Amino acid sequence: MATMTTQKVPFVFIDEHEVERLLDKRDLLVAMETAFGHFSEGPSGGVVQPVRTMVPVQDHGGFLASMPGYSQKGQALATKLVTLYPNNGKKGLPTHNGYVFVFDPSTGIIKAVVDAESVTAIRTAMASAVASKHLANPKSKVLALLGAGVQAESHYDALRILFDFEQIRIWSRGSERAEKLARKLGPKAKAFSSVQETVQGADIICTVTLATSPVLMKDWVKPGAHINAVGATRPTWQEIDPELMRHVVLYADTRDACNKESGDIIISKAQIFAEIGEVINKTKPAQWQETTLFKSVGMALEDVVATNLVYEKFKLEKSKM
Ligand SMILES: NC(=O)C1=CN([C@@H]2O[C@H](COP(=O)(O)OP(=O)(O)OC[C@H]3O[C@@H](n4cnc5c(N)ncnc54)[C@H](O)[C@@H]3O)[C@@H](O)[C@H]2O)C=CC1
Ligand SMILES: O=C(O)C1=NCCCC1
Repeated sequence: MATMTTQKVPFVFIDEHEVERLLDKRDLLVAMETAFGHFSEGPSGGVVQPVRTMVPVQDHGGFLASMPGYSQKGQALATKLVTLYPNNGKKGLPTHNGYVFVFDPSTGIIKAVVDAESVTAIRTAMASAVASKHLANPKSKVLALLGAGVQAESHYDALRILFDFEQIRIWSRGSERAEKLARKLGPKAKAFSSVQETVQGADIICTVTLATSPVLMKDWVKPGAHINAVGATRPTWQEIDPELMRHVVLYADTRDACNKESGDIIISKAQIFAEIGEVINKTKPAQWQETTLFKSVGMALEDVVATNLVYEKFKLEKSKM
């Protein structure tokens, strides 16, 4: 065996509480906006992110996703392994589980293993916040959340950084969960029993469900509203009425992944107008006065950016000890 000249430093483990403490949401908003711009720049942006591999675990109704990504400009390299088991909800277990493995891009040596549940919750909502910043009316007052799970709460937390909401309306398939979340979010939040009532007149609508058929219908949406469509990340799953998909100005996190994975896009045959990164780069307009929809299926780059911030903050704190 060849002799090593230097000792390999052991990686650190960062759990969900540490992620929540270390990850500054405003820093993440800025870093993610920059990264989306780099992604949509093409090769000069220095982002390497293949469309993820999804392994179906058919007999248990689950999926294992492998999501590697590299940002040359951000000098950040990571890969997330995450499972999606929709039936876990009924067993009282989290529906998304996994870890992000963070590497030193200059040596390829692993630096950290970071809880993926918390990272996924925060970074997905922040991606929707970046989209809403560009595509929603800046004076948006009414937020509608369809779904009352992890992403519903993190979307409220992220969007409230940018918007001064007067009402937060929540619908969930079992009304108990919506009522519980409404109590947690405070006096401006209210649970509703029908989707139509929840979204009527809403300025920003987030679909954050595990639905596999449409829950949000075209005629219920106010003209000029902005929709963040976050669930339905498999080619046969839908959350959005196909007529609504064809009616909106459609933006995506990534064209390639959405055209491969989003049932809402594949089934409706709706055409993506722009990636959110193209709006940030000003190569495509933000048509925020129209009814807009941001389709996100999730990008490895979001995990790369978020875990890089977490690790840098962790290192800074350690250096001061
Ligand atoms: N685009 C992205 O980057 C990401 C998307 N997701 C997706 O976002 C969605 C929400 O995720 P979480 O909040 O973490 O899940 P969760 O399990 O915490 O909450 C799911 C919510 O959907 C509701 N629901 C379950 N089955 C339903 C059905 N058939 N119809 C209507 N509602 C139903 C549940 O009652 C609950 O309110 C999921 O589809 C998830 O896969 C999750 C992570 C990243
Ligand atoms: O981007 C992610 O992370 C996920 N997207 C779809 C569902 C599994 C997690």
